[in-house]
Amino acid sequence: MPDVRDVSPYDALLLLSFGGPEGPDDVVPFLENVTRGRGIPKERLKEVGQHYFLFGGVSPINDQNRALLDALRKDFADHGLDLPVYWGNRNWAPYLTDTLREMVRDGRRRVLVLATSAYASYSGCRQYRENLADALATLEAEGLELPKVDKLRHYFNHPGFLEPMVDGVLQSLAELPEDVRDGAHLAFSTHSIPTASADTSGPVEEHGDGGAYVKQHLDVAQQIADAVRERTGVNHAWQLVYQSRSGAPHIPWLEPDICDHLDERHAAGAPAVVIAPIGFVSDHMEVLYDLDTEARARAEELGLPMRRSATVGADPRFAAAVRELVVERAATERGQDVTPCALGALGASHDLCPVGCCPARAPRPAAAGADSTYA
Ligand SMILES: CC1=C(CCC(=O)O)c2cc3nc(cc4[nH]c(cc5[nH]c(cc1n2)c(C)c5CCC(=O)O)c(CCC(=O)O)c4C)C(CCC(=O)O)=C3C
Ligand SMILES: [Fe+2]
Repeated sequence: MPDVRDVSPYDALLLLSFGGPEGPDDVVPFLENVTRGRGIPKERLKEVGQHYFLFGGVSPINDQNRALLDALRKDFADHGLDLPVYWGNRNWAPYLTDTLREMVRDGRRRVLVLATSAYASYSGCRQYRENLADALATLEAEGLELPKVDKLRHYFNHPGFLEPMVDGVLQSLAELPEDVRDGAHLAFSTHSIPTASADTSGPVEEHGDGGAYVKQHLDVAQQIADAVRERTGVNHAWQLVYQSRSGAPHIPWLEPDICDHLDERHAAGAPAVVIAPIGFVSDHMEVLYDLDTEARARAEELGLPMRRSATVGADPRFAAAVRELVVERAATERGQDVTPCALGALGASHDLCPVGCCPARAPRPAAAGADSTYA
């Protein structure tokens, strides 16, 4: 067991997130940032803009990240960890490049990155690494001395990520009317991605066969369903489903969609559904709109009792998990023997993304991986 306070060689943690608009004027420029060069139909963009406008142009993601920052700083202070925590985003202020520049100016030399995405995939992992490479390139061009940047491994199967979600599902079940509770179906929901991306997610050995993205989600769903059965004595039927599809209709994305799934479950006689958004670390717009607004409306239309369970957010158990991941990785970097903490069937994910992990359609430089152009 590594020293539980020693974070050397690291001198900073960077919370790296997606970013989101903070008011109506931010929505269109935010969407332009997100979709630059990604070939998303105009119709879809207009529609997604409406989702944001429905909530005053404010994404919940920034406040969620502020709460997570507070939780991390509190947990680190309570446990004697001397590690400053910074925050930067891919698509909105505070921008990653600005934060990284501030970190360099503060003298940070070894940066560990926590991305607010728990699973493998191009969108959830490599794209963040590409943005890190872009930020480093900008700082290099400004003549700054570059820090070494590492990224924490995928944490989907860490107990501090799973346990809050188990509690969330139990809570949602408890809120359902008693006569439909035991028959409730569990719909574990995550972001749909193109099947071509899903098939090449994770290390090359895992490509094909659905890839790491689907496998990791199935592992999480299974573990939550098992834990719920242990706690309630009821074996709830469950399925992994998808939401928030974008892209052109002729390109295959992971299915079934959550709303089609509600139709199908209703037709099959399910008396109630709990939707557990396991693909999201906190309440993103996808949770507020696609689940709490759209899927809820569908369930109401069907007369199907439905609850949406909580995301992990700033749960203190998640903050503690991040501390454990940091301490573990620091010990590994110091050359110590570490047994990484992970539950479920898949084991702990790799620390360093190997070459060919979650490839992009068009190859671009990516930091914090075996194929990184930065030391
Ligand atoms: C796997 C995945 C995650 C989870 C991992 C992670 O968290 O990173 C995620 C997160 C998020 N996605 C977000 C927002 C958007 N994603 C879009 C588009 C896309 N997402 C994709 C995938 C994912 N996305 C994909 C394959 C596309 C198609 C375009 C492309 O190939 O890149 C678009 C464009 C419009 C649309 O078509 O929806 C928007 C506005 C927000 C912010 C929400 C908020 O404001 O709270 C968050 C957290
Ligand atoms: Fe997205």
